[in-house]
Amino acid sequence: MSVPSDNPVLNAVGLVFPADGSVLRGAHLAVGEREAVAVLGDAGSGKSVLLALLCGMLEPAKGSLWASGRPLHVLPTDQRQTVFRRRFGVLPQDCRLLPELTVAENVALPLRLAGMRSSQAIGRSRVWLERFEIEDHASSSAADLPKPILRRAALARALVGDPTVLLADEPLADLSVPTAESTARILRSIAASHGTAVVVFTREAMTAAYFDRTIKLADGRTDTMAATAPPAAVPLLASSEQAAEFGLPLGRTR
Ligand SMILES: Nc1ncnc2c1ncn2[C@@H]1O[C@H](COP(=O)(O)OP(=O)(O)OP(=O)(O)O)[C@@H](O)[C@H]1O
Repeated sequence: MSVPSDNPVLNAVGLVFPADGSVLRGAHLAVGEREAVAVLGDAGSGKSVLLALLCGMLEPAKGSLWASGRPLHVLPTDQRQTVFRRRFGVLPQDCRLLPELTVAENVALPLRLAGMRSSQAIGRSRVWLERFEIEDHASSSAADLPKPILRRAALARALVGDPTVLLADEPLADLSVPTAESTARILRSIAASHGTAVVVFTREAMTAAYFDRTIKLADGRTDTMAATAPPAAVPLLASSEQAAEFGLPLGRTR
């Protein structure tokens, strides 16, 4: 069982899926504000299923799910889906973008769907593209993007709505070592600066090692490994424009 956070932003207790427990037979996960954790499991261990249960794409046969102390499992489906839509950002493994839109338009899409006007949504989208160091691709067509750009654009899209929880399936796959390191640093800084709980799902121990704590998934259950060394000081927002955009101070470190 994962080490429970004192005040978990996301708390999953005893998740079973499907009813016979053949994929998950008791998954627990508690992630606190400002934490960036990794769920580490072999191929086929159930990471994508766990991610789907945590963001409401699948329903558990048993278990409960809490967000900031609020029991989501007792809410009617429509209310629960509203919470997921407003408070959760998801990076799916396939990272698909809409090929008929530009990269910036794709990243802005969650804001447009929430009713924000185009210029403001694109402005916010560009801030996130800068954050992930792919602003040069803002006006490119999203069709046929190289995988490393696609993955970071999909991360920007998952974060543009300022979610309380980010669930990211293999966010560092296909990235070179320096880009993986900088992307991991950005994800940790987002946890620290925005209070977003970051949960990364990976089969790579090297990827898990970038984050604060590793939760091992095997045999349908979760278990916590020794906490990884705390990451070095993480610079937060790169510019005063970015800080102003989010109403945050500059230069704080974890
Ligand atoms: N909706 C579903 N209903 C029932 N079983 C499922 C469902 N989705 C996936 N599975 C099964 O759950 C098991 C775990 O799959 P999952 O994709 O979660 O593994 P994973 O750990 O994400 O693997 P990988 O690292 O290869 O992505 C597989 O046997 C898969 O067939």
